[in-house]
Amino acid sequence: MEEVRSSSAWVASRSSHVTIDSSGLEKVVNEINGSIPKVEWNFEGIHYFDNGPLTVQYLFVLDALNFCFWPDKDLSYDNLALGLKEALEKDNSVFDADRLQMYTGPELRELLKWPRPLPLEDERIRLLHEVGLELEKNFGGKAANIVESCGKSATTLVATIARHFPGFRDHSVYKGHQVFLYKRAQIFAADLWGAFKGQGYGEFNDIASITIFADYIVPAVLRQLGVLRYSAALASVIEANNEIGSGTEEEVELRACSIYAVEKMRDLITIKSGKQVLSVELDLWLWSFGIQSPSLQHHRTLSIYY
Ligand SMILES: Nc1nc2c(c(CN[C@H]3C=C[C@H](O)[C@@H]3O)cn2[C@@H]2O[C@H](COP(=O)(O)O)[C@@H](O)[C@H]2O)c(=O)[nH]1
Repeated sequence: MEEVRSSSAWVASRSSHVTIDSSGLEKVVNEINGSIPKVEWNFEGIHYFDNGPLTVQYLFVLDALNFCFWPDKDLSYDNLALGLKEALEKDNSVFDADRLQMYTGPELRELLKWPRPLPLEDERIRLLHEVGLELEKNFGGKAANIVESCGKSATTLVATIARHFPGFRDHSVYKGHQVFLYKRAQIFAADLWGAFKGQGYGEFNDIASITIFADYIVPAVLRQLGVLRYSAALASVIEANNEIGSGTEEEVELRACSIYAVEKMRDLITIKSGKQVLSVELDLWLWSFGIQSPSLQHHRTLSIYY
């Protein structure tokens, strides 16, 4: 994930709407004091798990749809994870590649027991079809075969997914430069690692290469912790709940500076404590903290990537 790291650093060194406060960052690192508060993957108890390939299929479908919940104030990631879990428990063929290619909006809603159209529902359906078709064409219908083809490398997994599934190509152009963020592809690798506890389908020799997953929760948490600072103009857009366009400088800075700030935190933790920590662990701690703070105001961008 060198390109995620280096392109985020490039943005952070030129950003104006979002800046990293190094003393705020150092303060957080001092408070952590070498040990990140431990958060269990699936601390919410909402994910399907059977220790086999069907779990991989479930996680891939989940992460294909893991974006943009905020336009419906009652909808959250939990509704998606739990809804897909219950659908799979009722019928273990719901995520077969041929069926993924057939879903309609109302059918997806019914699967999730969601009473009204989902945000970006047409895009969600298009992405489900894309996943089904490409799985069928190149991976024998099984997401587990993608993972098996990657030789226990999370980096290879992210690159393979980005190559085969256009919907996962989470990138932007900032001041003329291509910036790679790969939120959903990276979170899929992290979800496998978390669910399978680093074994079997979750064994990756390079899990340390994954960065955080630049969504709309982590930047807001980093700001609350005093690690990120926003310009007055950006702060007022977010406080007024106004939308920020996808691909704008503001949006790219929010995401890329979050990645870069957490990489800096990670380096500083190692320097101060001698301990190696993973961005995945930092992410889960920051994210779980964020979703448990209902007053946290986050930026609003209509996006299929996060
Ligand atoms: N950085 C980061 N972002 C994450 C997740 C997860 C879920 N990960 C699961 C894996 C293990 C745990 O047990 C979690 O259950 C979702 N999101 C993002 O949050 C937003 C949803 O917010 P809200 O609308 O409030 O539900 C949306 O952009 C979604 O894509 C994460 O882990 N890290």
